[in-house]
Amino acid sequence: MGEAITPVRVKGVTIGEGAPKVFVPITGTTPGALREQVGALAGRTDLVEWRVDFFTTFADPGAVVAQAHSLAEQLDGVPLLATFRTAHEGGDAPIRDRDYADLNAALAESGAIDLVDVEYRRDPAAVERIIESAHSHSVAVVASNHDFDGTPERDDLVARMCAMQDLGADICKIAVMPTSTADVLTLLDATRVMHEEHASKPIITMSMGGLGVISRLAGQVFGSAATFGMVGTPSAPGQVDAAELRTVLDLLDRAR
Ligand SMILES: O=C1C[C@@](O)(C(=O)O)C[C@@H](O)[C@@H]1O
Repeated sequence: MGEAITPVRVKGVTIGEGAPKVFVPITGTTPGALREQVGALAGRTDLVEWRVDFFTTFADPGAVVAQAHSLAEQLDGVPLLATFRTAHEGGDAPIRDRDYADLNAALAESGAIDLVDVEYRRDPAAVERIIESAHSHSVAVVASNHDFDGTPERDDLVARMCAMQDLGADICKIAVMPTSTADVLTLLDATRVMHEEHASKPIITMSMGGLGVISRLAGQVFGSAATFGMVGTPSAPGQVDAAELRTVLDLLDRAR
């Protein structure tokens, strides 16, 4: 068996302990659209993920930090994860390593966010700088990796999560695309092996698309500590409605 998992506590929400937590992504391109999306959440999520790559003025760190503060104020205690998903890993916009580091460090230092997503395969200096800024400002690091084209072998998936953990991640997240039901099982088995044999930090895993929906519903059984659901607009293929997701998560949690 692996070590004990160190849960992540943000504003009263604990990831890595108890029932799995739900993140709902918001993808608005303007302050007005984001305000509307947050308004529609109405208690239907544990945490919110702001997908900064969709924000039209993401190139201006001042505008991004101001927007983060206004989201935090509107969210009124619901924890906020800031994610710039780069085009390289299936996101909406390309960004240079230097700008990626500057933007995420500014967010981590802003006092407005609780968690920051770091694509662990970006430039090592950028990754190190973001993790350092986050940890010196009590912001939890969600290291991530995405494969929108396929599902790597089980041991490769496990090795990626171990690498995230070694880099200092507080949470390790991996999202892959299945082309067969065997791929979905590969992702779930990697989740199991990581959770049972290697993890000292909570992990979040998902197999995307329609075939992978089962992993978003039942990931907890294999060791995934959280999942992503949608309110209105999905940020990745296969996300299901957050309220329906919650019903299934609770059902499975009660059965354990
Ligand atoms: O990493 C993830 C997971 C995700 O890709 C999903 O498949 O639900 C959605 C993204 O917004 C998030 O950053």
